[in-house]
Amino acid sequence: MATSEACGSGGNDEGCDPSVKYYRLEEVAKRNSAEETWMVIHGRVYNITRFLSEHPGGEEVLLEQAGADATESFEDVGHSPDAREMLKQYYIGDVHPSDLKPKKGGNKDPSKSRTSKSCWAYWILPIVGAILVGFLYRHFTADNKSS
Ligand code: HEM
Repeated sequence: MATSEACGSGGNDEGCDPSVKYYRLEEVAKRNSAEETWMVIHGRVYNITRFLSEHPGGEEVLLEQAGADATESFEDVGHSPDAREMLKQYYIGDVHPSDLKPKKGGNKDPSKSRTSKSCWAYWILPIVGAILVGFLYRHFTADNKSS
């Protein structure tokens, strides 16, 4: 019965809105029949059970996407602004941020900065080395001149 979750329970409070219900993708996936049809579009969860028979594009296409993320199919059709407006009446909540995270590429940034750090190391080491060699060279040539 408990289908929605508090956002914080996923261990990630980032972008959480206490007034929004969050659903895990596994919960959405269970609603994949004509008796109960949920789908995700742009990270939002819609209960479209009562819309199935009203859909101008037919019931079949909706059932094919039932319980899944239908963002791509929805966009591929090029739905009108009216169709987008209709979505609001079936909105029941958002996908839990923990389920969205890998898609957003949240893990990419740290690895990016790690890569750029190692780039710096590649730059700095040869420069410091060259400066040291220069000093040593001057030191030895100065010694030779004085003796
Ligand atoms: C709950 C989400 C959806 C709503 C509210 C919705 C609404 C509509 C509406 C109002 C139309 C009439 C044309 C327009 O105004 O754009 C339409 C057509 C159509 N929809 Fe959806 N739709 C939804 C999801 C989907 C999905 C997931 C598919 C995936 C395949 C789909 C496929 C189609 C097709 C094939 C047409 C017919 C287009 C045509 O004949 O030109 N729809 N839909």
